Amino acid sequence: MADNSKSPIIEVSGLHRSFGKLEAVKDVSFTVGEGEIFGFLGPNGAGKTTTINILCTLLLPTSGNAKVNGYDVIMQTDDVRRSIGLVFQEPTLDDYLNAEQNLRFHAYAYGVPPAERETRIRELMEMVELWDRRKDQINTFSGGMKRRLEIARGLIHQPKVLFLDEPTIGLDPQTRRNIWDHIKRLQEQTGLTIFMTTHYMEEAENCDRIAIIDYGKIVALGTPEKLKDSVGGDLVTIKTADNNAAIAEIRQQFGIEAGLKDDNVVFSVQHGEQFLPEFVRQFTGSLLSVGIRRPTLDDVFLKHTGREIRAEAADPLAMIKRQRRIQGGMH
Ligand SMILES: Nc1ncnc2c1ncn2[C@@H]1O[C@H](COP(=O)(O)OP(=O)(O)OP(=O)(O)O)[C@@H](O)[C@H]1O
Repeated sequence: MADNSKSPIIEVSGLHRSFGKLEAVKDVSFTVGEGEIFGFLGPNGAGKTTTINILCTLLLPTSGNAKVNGYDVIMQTDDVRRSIGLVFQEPTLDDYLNAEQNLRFHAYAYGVPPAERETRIRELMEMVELWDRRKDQINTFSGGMKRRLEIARGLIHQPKVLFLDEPTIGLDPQTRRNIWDHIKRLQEQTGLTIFMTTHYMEEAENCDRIAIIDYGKIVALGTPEKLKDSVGGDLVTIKTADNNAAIAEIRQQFGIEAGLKDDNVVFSVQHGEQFLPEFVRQFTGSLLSVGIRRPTLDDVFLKHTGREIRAEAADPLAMIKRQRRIQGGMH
């Protein structure tokens, strides 16, 4: 967890970035405390990669400013780069080198002192459980192993902040959980600050705090628990013979505004487990089914944007567009 007594390790204020007429990032401001896992959550095209690229000095903002580890991302790029590790969405390992050589190459590039180089390579490879595979060529590695090695590589120069752009994209659920175990352990053992982007709601739950971003703007920011609490209690879903009559009765009897979703009546209440038995006793209409659940981050996204993130995350057109941009390189 973040140590609030220290000044933030990432400070972003009024950040804008346009590509021609398109405003990819609009007036984004936030801070990240040292040791935090901070997540940027949003659908494809929301502006997550653009923000991360600005913070990593790979892209200039159109306006606004940002500091990482106290250094300005426009004026002090070398200092920022020395302070950060970066794991991109797409693998950037050298397929023809073995695992250990990939790390060693990076250590040379970052000027890691020779006396420390081999110890660090071993420690990091042990941490991501790849020491036994150190002599194997990368093209024999699974997607999850490559991602773990990239995380180790991003840490070889002992950065203060590790940036992970969609660290588990394209991996199966079990491998995703495994990557998360490593990220959590890393935070616990080293106190490293981690800034990550994701469009997976269930992954964002692992972050200490998240910013939900949509169309370039932060629409909500807080701990996953606080954000879910802000939805307004537990979500009750009922099916009745006459939904409109049910909505009217719920308003009159309980003072609750219910709505219709997929032919169900839905409403939120505090302490749903206490409310529900009382509701079933008093309700005069005919109930066909009753369900209750705690809000999820999907509900938070829905509340703030009026849309669901899942459908968009899986939008094939958005995926194709993103792929084209990656292939086209960065500007
Ligand atoms: N180099 C570029 N040139 C033109 N438009 C761009 C460029 N990079 C990003 N964009 C546009 O800016 C918007 C934000 O893109 P960005 O990659 O930051 O989103 P994202 O949230 O990271 O989504 P994804 O995970 O799909 O990359 C999108 O509409 C995208 O098409």
